[in-house]
Amino acid sequence: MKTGLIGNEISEQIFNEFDLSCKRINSYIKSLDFNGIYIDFPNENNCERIDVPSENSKRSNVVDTIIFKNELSYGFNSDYDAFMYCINRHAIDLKDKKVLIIGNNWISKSILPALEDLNVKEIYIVDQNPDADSISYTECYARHLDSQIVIHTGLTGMNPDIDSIPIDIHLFLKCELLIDYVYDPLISKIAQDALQSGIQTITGIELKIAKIKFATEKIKGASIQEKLFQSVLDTYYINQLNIVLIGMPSAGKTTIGKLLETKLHKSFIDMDEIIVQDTHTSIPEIFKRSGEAGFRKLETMTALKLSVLNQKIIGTGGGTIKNKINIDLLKLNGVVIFIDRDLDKLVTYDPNRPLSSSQEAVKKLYEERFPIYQKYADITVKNNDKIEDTVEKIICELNRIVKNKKSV
Ligand SMILES: Nc1ncnc2c1ncn2[C@@H]1O[C@H](COP(=O)(O)OP(=O)(O)OP(=O)(O)O)[C@@H](O)[C@H]1O
Ligand SMILES: O=C(O)C1=C[C@@H](O)[C@@H](O)[C@H](O)C1
Ligand SMILES: [Mg+2]
Repeated sequence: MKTGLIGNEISEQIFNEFDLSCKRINSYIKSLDFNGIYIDFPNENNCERIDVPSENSKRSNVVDTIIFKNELSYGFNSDYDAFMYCINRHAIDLKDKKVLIIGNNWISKSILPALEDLNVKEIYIVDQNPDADSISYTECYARHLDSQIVIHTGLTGMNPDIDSIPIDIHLFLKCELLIDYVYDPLISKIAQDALQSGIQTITGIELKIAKIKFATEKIKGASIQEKLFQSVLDTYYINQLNIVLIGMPSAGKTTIGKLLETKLHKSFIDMDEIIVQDTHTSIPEIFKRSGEAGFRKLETMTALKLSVLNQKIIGTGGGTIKNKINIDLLKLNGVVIFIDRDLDKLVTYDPNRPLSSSQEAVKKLYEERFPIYQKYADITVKNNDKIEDTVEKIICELNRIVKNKKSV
């Protein structure tokens, strides 16, 4: 066979329209010399294609991991295992809880048996297109705002549709736990909202890595211990994470950002520089032509553009914190560090820093902004001594944040 198809019947029909006959690849795959396949986005109801489905994949009718032995295919559901694993490693008790699942798809189907096994009290699935198994958003808002556990399984909120999450978690006043399957961005909008409200949150990247752990175990026939799992999770998280530097004009963001580049193996981007590049206009000129309001719009568009990147150190403008949306965007993939330099050390006049026009102007800005910088900071570091010491403090704090992540 020269051409095979992994996909659905619609693709097959369309390929056939173009006179490219595609054989389903299943039988071909069975004849190849490899142990197994992991399917990231499996079809629902795909068990019947497998010779020997596991009990849990039969219960959900979803297979995402297939191994081949003696001409037979064996199917497993690693979403079930990953869900159970994450619930256990956070020592969460779901017994007698009311659960709301957002999205009727292969993930909801896979975790339903797990929720049954954990003896939850009630389960409702809410979906934009409700069917016999799911309810509408109207019904959800009318009757189920008292759900204690919310599980967001939808593909909504994934990059690039970062703002498309269909519910507001703040309305669920009894919510104790959010389980969010979004893994790109690292902390989705719904996860950010939940964390800000003090709701315990399991994020998608942990569930995703757990799923791959179980698939790998099946395919390799070996066991991956908790220690290795935690180290893969930490390494992935720290590698992908952006470091977002906030602070007053001349606090040291650019200098520190550049020093961090080699230490963290991430490249530095300066938001102001991106604005200048994109508009071919200097910042004082933008202020002159469009005022501060015009500049702030460009700044938010730049925050949106940078929010979906990974592995960057982002130096913000001194006033990026003036619009909360900018910080919400930058926190999707980033940890926010406040570079706190004392007022008497800041530059008080610089024609390239339009808001640093005099000692009084800088003092006024400092007093207005200091509490806002503090409020948005995940980490605050003083930058009054040697700048290299500030860099070391940042690295220590980042390590601490990653170590504590298990309790997110
Ligand atoms: N700890 C420090 N010790 C000595 N000089 C410092 C220290 N921190 C910053 N500086 C100096 O302060 C000046 C401003 O730093 P930098 O340009 O990095 O600030 P910034 O926060 O990026 O400013 P802006 O918001 O205007 O872009 C630079 O000359 C830098 O060398
Ligand atoms: O503090 C501010 O509001 C500003 C700081 C600079 O980085 C530039 O973003 C711009 O000059 C505005
Ligand atoms: Mg700078």
